[in-house]
Amino acid sequence: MAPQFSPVYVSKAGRNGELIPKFDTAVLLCIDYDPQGFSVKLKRVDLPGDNVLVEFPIHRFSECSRIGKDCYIITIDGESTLLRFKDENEMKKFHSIVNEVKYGKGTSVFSERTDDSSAIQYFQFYGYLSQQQNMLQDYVRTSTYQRAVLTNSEDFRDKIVLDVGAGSGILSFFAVQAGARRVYAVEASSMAQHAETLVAANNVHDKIKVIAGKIEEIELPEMVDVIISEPMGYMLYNERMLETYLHAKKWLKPGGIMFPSKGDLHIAPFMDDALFMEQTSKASFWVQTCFHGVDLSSMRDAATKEYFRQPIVDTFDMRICMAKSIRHSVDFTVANETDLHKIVIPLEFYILETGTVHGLAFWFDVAFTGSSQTVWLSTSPTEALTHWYQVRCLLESPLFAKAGQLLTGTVTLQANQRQSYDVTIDLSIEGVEGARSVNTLDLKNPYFRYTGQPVVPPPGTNTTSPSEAYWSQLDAQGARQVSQPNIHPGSISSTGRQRGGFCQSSQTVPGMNAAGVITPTMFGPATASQLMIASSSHFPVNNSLMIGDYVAPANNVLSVHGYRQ
Ligand SMILES: C[S@@+](CC[C@H](N)C(=O)[O-])C[C@H]1O[C@@H](n2cnc3c(N)ncnc32)[C@H](O)[C@@H]1O
Repeated sequence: MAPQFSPVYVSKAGRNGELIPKFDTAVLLCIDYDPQGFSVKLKRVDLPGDNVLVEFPIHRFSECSRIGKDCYIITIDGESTLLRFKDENEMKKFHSIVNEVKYGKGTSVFSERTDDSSAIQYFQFYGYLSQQQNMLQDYVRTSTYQRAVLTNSEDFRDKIVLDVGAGSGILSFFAVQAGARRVYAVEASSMAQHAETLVAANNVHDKIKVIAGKIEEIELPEMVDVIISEPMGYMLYNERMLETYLHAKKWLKPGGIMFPSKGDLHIAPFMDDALFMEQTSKASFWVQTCFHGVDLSSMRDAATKEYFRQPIVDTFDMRICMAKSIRHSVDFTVANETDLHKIVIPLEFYILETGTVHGLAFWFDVAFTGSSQTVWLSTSPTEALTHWYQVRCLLESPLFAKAGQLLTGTVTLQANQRQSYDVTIDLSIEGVEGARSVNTLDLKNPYFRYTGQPVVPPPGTNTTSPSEAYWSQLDAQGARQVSQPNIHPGSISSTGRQRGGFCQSSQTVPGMNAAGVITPTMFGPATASQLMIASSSHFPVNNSLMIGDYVAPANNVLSVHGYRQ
């Protein structure tokens, strides 16, 4: 039976691309299949029978494309027709019929939600042994998975297991070590072939069946007792693989187990002047009015926006957090993949320390709830570092907050077709008029800032003299004979710099408006090079520990792109 659609609005494109309504009302869209594809018939809604207003064919080489949320454009002999559907679902239904004709394949939940170019790049990335190695070598990650499986071996013994996105097949091997009867290792990238080789070389081909393909498109011969996967991206949600993990539940027997079983995203406001200055200083390149004779200054705002759209991936000292983190949990046993299309997280932080809120810090934990034990894998800044690091989203205009105030707002994660999210942070200081700051960031394009250097505690955390503590420690070790305490009242620090500190005053501080909103332009006339020096003194650069795929030097700091580093 041909699919049914609600009436559609039809326009044709004029010579300059302007849209001209073709009919004065919405019309019926009917589909008639033919050997080459199908034909679209547009009919009047109010007349019965075969009153066809327009008819055009769609075949393999038709020029057509979806536009926005609910439109579709078809160009035949240079004339373009735009169909506006009732909603996104109806447009997608039409799109999948067209795709079937054009590409000879049915569409899947995965292809519906993913741009082809994104999927190609994504599976190419995971097709490299070096990228699988990078994950395997994350000792905290791999060992925690193995421990979670082996300490709950009764959940695996004689069971049928599905490994979602098996990669090298490592989790399938763990399931077999725990006594699984059979494991279906599903992998969409070319890594499936290597997994097959590893399975054969380890003599477990009677237990592990590698299936090449996407979870959303493959068939399994039976239902499974356990689903295991490692679908977490930066900030938990990047890559949108959690949706694939939840989609796989269509193969799970009632009462079956999900490993991991739940995920907690932690969010906390943070203060980090050095990071803020560093991002601001990068954009300061564009203030130049005579760069090789060209005035660049009209680009300054656009450049600032671009830098502040990048989430920062690195690690930090937990003491930069100005309030206890808020936890947003997803129970993988009950959540539906569509729950992750738009995630709105309400925020309410009780500020513990007066200072500047430069943005929100994110990290996540997942729990493996087994019959014997619950095992946690944590990416918290207080725990051993993993290849997920932590993620920070900056505000372009920071907020000044005092201890005891409430910082409220939301984080909205809006899924996009690039297997990632647009992240909007919207923060306000309760009770302070105008103290609101909003920023939208592109999680697909993070700035990888980790250098391998030890984490520096935030300034102002020493409550005793570190210099004295250092010498006392040496004294205690007997390394030095002391007759006089080394105190020289009135001396200045050897760097000659004044110590920064928190502004405890209730009055407005320089660089901040009355509402407590701080803007980059309020930093006064510091030049790009001054800002660069300021930031680089806090942030060691060009560290040789940084490795990754696409490496591009940016403003004296290495920047790396990728799904996982
Ligand atoms: C983070 S890696 C984990 C690999 C392996 N499970 C491990 O723990 O080392 C995720 C893997 O899932 C695969 N993948 C992602 N989406 C998939 C999908 N929709 N269907 C099948 N495999 C997928 C990727 O190609 C990648 O190899």
